[in-house]
Amino acid sequence: MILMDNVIREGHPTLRTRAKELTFPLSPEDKKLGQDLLEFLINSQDPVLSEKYNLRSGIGIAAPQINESKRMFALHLPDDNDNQISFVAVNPKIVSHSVENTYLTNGEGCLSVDRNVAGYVPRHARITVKFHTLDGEEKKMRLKGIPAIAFQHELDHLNGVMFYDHINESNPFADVPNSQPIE
Ligand SMILES: Cc1nc(NNC(=O)[C@H](CC2CCCC2)CN(O)CO)c(F)c(N2CCN3CCOC[C@@H]3C2)n1
Ligand code: NI
Repeated sequence: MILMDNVIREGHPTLRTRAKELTFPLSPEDKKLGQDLLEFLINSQDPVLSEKYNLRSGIGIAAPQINESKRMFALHLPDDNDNQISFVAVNPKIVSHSVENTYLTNGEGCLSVDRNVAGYVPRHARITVKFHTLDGEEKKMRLKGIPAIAFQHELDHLNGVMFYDHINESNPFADVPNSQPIE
């Protein structure tokens, strides 16, 4: 199982590296990698297991964060209608996005960042995404709200981008144009 000791922290070069596309069929190792990423999120959201294994709670985690520079991440969170979103995305892409932006009013954090970095992180409010499942099936879905933000945060990790790269340096809480904030 993935533990916090397996999570690399800012300063590690892999976090600033563009991760490589995967080819199908996935090797057994890469399939297990995806399953391990999703298992980490589920464990991290379990009060007993997160306490027992000292896990920071997560709704997303990307393979580069455990030093696997591959285009794969997992999301596990309730959506706006309290339906559970839970998947592993392989070779994910944003195929289109809204003009409107959004941001979390409390800012963002990251399992690979052991400090608070304050400020609004502008994100697309709604995105249409494509990815493959671990079994090689192509999926296309529309996301909004926190799931949309999380997808963009994880996709950034595959491109060597950290959330604070998006924060306005001169005024971290500057108004985000054309945006609906999320409390
Ligand atoms: C918003 C939030 N971020 C949590 N952590 N940070 C993360 O997931 C980082 C990724 C998120 C940062 C902003 C968007 C994506 C990890 N990142 O570094 C991966 O690249 C949470 F844990 C959390 N929730 C709310 C939902 N709750 C359901 C029940 O279980 C507890 C859980 C807690 N919400
Ligand atoms: Ni992160």
